[in-house]
Amino acid sequence: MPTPGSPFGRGNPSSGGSRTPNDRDPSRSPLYSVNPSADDKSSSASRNPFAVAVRFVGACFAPTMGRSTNEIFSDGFKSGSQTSASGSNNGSFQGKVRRLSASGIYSSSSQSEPGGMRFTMAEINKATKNFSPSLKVGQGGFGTVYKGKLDDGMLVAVKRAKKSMYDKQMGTEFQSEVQTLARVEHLNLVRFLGYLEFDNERILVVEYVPNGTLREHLDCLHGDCLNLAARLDVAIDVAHAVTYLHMYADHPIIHRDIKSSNILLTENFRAKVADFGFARLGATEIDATHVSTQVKGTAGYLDPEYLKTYQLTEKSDVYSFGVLLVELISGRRPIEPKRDVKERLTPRWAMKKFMDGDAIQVLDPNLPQTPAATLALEKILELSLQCLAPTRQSRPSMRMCAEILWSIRKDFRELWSSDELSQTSQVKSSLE
Ligand SMILES: Nc1ncnc2c1ncn2[C@@H]1O[C@H](COP(=O)(O)OP(=O)(O)OP(=O)(O)O)[C@@H](O)[C@H]1O
Repeated sequence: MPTPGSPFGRGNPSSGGSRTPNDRDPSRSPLYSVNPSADDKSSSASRNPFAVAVRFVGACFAPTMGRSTNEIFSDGFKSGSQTSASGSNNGSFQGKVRRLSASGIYSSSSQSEPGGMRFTMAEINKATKNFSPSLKVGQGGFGTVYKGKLDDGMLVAVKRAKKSMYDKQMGTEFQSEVQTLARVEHLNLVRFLGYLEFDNERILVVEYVPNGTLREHLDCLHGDCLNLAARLDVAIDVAHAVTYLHMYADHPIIHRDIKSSNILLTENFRAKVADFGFARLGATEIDATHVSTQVKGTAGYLDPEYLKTYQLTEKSDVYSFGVLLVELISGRRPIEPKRDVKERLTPRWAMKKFMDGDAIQVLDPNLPQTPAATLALEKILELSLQCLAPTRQSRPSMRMCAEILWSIRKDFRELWSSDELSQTSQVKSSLE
């Protein structure tokens, strides 16, 4: 049983952690939870006219590795059926995904699915107390985010598009987000609940994730900083979510904006990947290996090959994930303009240190330098190096990243336990 301050708890060992493996929310068990109907041609997503409109006849991103998807993603936990939001207090989401009619007005799923609901402007106004500033939880490129409470007590995040975005571009962005969100469902993705187009309002309703962004936690804005075990869990959660997107049944979905401020944490410090505003369908035409598109994403996380060629593949997400891994282990932002010129581009600096055999310099000063941490650090940097390869062919798949991270986490836990044992026996013998 981990002691307070174990790497399995939150916070530095010295400051006392609060989370243990046994704290895992049982609802997390199926780490790879696909809506059973999501891949079914007769599913709600398929009946969604927006989803149908963008459905392509195309090549599947077929798993190429030996193990089955369920096997790969069971992660040692019992696989199960539909899950609710891990660690969030949103109540149950089961069966509550809303459908859109061809006119963009909700048609309730309540006739066919128990628990299905219908959003109206009145409901949204009530849920957010008329968009009360006291319920504002954030502001992003899309607009303002409010915390809302539906009549049944479910907490939701209401994303209200800024008025300046009611142009054609905004329409495209909005439709893109809706189309993508409506189709995907995974424990480590922020769940889409519905949307509303009413007069000049464009509103998305998504699962409320209560514990802030990963970036805030790396900045220690919520109390203790995340310890290394929690960071490894986050990395694995993100890898699962993005693998799910890349292996999505009909076509790969490329997130395009993987970054620490798009990763939200639950009360149990598990990660949910948010913000599909930039997501685009991946390559879908037979023989297609990439899609050409406008450059989108966030500085510091952008794949240089995508910047050069405008060709987007899943490997652009892998690159961004490599940047995220460096951020997780160093605590630094991808770009740190105030630092010495050699340290401004964090991934470049970290890779140089790693190649020079000086990886320890990269470890976040908020993390204790234990043998277990040092080993995990080196392995994480090695994986980052692969993800950050200049050419996409040399980068691993996101699925491979998840597998490597499992093994890093396993080794970390084992070594940490033996560190703990030897420290305990040293303390004992010094007391004797
Ligand atoms: N589902 C959610 N649950 C709880 N808080 C959320 C949720 N979605 C967003 N937020 C909060 O609102 C903030 C803004 O989110 P939003 O997705 O609009 O923009 P962003 O990702 O921060 O920026 P950008 O749009 O430039 O990518 C987030 O940083 C987070 O604090």
